[in-house]
Amino acid sequence: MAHVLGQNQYGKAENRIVRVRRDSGRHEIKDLNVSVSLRGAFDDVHLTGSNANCLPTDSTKNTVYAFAKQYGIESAEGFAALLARHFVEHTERGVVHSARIRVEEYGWERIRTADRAAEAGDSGHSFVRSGQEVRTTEVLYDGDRFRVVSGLKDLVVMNTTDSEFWGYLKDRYTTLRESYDRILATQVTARWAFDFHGRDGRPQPEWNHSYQEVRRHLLEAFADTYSYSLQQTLHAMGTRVLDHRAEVDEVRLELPNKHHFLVDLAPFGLKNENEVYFAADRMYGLIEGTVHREGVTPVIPVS
Ligand SMILES: O=c1[nH]c(=O)c2[nH]c(=O)[nH]c2[nH]1
Repeated sequence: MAHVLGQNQYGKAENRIVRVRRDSGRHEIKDLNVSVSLRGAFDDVHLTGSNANCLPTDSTKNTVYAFAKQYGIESAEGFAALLARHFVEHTERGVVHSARIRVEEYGWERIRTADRAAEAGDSGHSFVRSGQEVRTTEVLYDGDRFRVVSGLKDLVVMNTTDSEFWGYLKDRYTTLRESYDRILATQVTARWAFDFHGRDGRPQPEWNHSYQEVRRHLLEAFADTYSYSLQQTLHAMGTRVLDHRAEVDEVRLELPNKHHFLVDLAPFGLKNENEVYFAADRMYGLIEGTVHREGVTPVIPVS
């Protein structure tokens, strides 16, 4: 029986790149992990051993670094779009039909020191990695349209009250006690899709501002929602983003329920009044869902 070559893509993954802007004494840095995937006329490469249509992954890596020098990195999304367009439009004989660029971005803040506060307020060239979270984006360009899905991961949040969970289905295996005041903690993975295709003449969104605002709305919704389940909180977070950010069409959230179990202190003659918890790192409930505008077909893949 014949076998068929199915979907395939290739490119250099995880190009780690730090770009320093030294225009003034106040340096700016971007710290990225860029992965390139090319899709196109690569059947012969797989089937016959001919590499005539194969742009080496090494060249794709070099392009990432050269573009960082030539064009700078204003935003993860803008940089990814530039690369995607280049591979599709400028690879010889049009062998690349579409390009997918994934970027992870790691944040840095300036270090403030007492010495430097006297001069400029903070340091022009000393940085500390900020937070734990990672900014993400994925740009897909097919020669006609862009599809941009941005996001974040590893954003860890906790509410120490305003969370209940009760009234659920109970079967013969249910042992969970109903809770009227519990800790709600999660490690947010969020992705959001933009209403931007690059072909109706609209300028690209202000990616960095958009990111900061989406992040803010996710956090504010988490904090402001009196929660009866993590599912309800998920919906509130997605809705809050869509309500405030017109450029976003769809939000997908993956929220592990980082369980905090009250420790039984009775054996020690102590009463635990919601003060001492065991923070379990696994197993965890995993709550996932998409919130999107009516009439919009969701594009963020469910993994
Ligand atoms: O917010 C929650 N949603 C659930 O579906 C669930 N299931 C569970 O055991 N605890 C919780 N908490």
